[in-house]
Amino acid sequence: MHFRFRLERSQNQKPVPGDDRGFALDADITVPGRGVTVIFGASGSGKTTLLRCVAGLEQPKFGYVRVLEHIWQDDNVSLPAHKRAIGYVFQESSLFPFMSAKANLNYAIKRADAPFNPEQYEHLIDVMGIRGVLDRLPARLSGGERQRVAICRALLLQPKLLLMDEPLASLDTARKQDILPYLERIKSELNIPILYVSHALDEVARLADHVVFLDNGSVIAQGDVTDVFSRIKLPMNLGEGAGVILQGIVIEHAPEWELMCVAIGSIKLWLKDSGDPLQTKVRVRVLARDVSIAMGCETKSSILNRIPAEVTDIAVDHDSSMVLIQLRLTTRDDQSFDSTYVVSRVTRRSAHHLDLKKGDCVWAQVKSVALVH
Ligand SMILES: Nc1ncnc2c1ncn2[C@@H]1O[C@H](COP(=O)(O)OP(=O)(O)OP(=O)(O)O)[C@@H](O)[C@H]1O
Repeated sequence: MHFRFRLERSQNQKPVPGDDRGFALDADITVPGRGVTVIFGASGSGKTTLLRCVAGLEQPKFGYVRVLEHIWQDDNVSLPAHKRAIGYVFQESSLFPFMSAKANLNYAIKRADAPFNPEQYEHLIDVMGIRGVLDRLPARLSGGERQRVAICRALLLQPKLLLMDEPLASLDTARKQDILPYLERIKSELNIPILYVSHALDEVARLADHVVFLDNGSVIAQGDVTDVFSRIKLPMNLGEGAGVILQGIVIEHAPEWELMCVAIGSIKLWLKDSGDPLQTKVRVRVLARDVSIAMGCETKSSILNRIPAEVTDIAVDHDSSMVLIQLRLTTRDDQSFDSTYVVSRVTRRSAHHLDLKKGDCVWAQVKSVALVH
């Protein structure tokens, strides 16, 4: 998929009186037409504006939209919003309040371009886990249920692309955790690309296959989630959230220690046992603050994961007392370099003390690995 937009908002269009900054969106984004692409950025960076451009709800000065093989906008054509095959899910569910959940779904079925597919309907209701609430009015649904019905409604339009604008923002932490597995099921069971706006790193870690970082209307990084989070010179301050997101498979359980081993390529990481069976695909997040560096591995240590690594890059953090160090992990067996990276965040003083330089061979000590999927 390819999106390119240039849009300018003058000062007098600002919705907030007294806010005298203009806003310009200048974005050129190419992402695969599958999986979840998370548009990540601070408040006001232009995430919603970008989605609205894709949906045809904004009139940019320049716009190009290609979704799979369909051109929705270029120099010659600009399909109106209702002709773009999208499903749109907003922060607050936009269900019709006077209609039951089921009637809301039926409304989408009538509006869909493609013929009604009863099997798909039943499947979607199961995927979203809403069979038991279909007769209720939206006011009698929980926030999470309302959003699940809204997502189901968007999917019943049989869109080519699903746009989700912070769909969990109005839910509390517990409800968010309830709904995330449903989003994962959409991802794994339905073959539909999703553009997902978020400013929450935990959602990115859990859902994103690709990420686009927006800052003040500009794209400052884009690409595969593992690749982008292993970069240490991002102009965006991720603070305590800096760290990598890795994908691996469960290869061993150590029940006596309640631990399991996850293989990421040829790298093995031990973490708390989640009970997932062998060969399950999992995602793990290794935060930079949980990775320290040692020059040798002679001394005994409480650290579970100590992996030989090469220093591949060093950058001063946004907090200038700290540095970020990119480490390429090597396998224990043959010491050959693997393409798995982690990031370590240590004080500038420690880096100076260890005299760290690019190319140094060190030990990455990973104190904690979190399972996110
Ligand atoms: N309807 C509008 N008219 C004029 N300016 C707008 C309008 N909506 C948003 N803006 C401005 O455009 C800029 C980008 O806003 P946008 O809503 O796209 O950001 P965002 O990244 O989605 O923010 P948030 O995370 O807070 O929702 C901001 O400066 C905002 O004030």
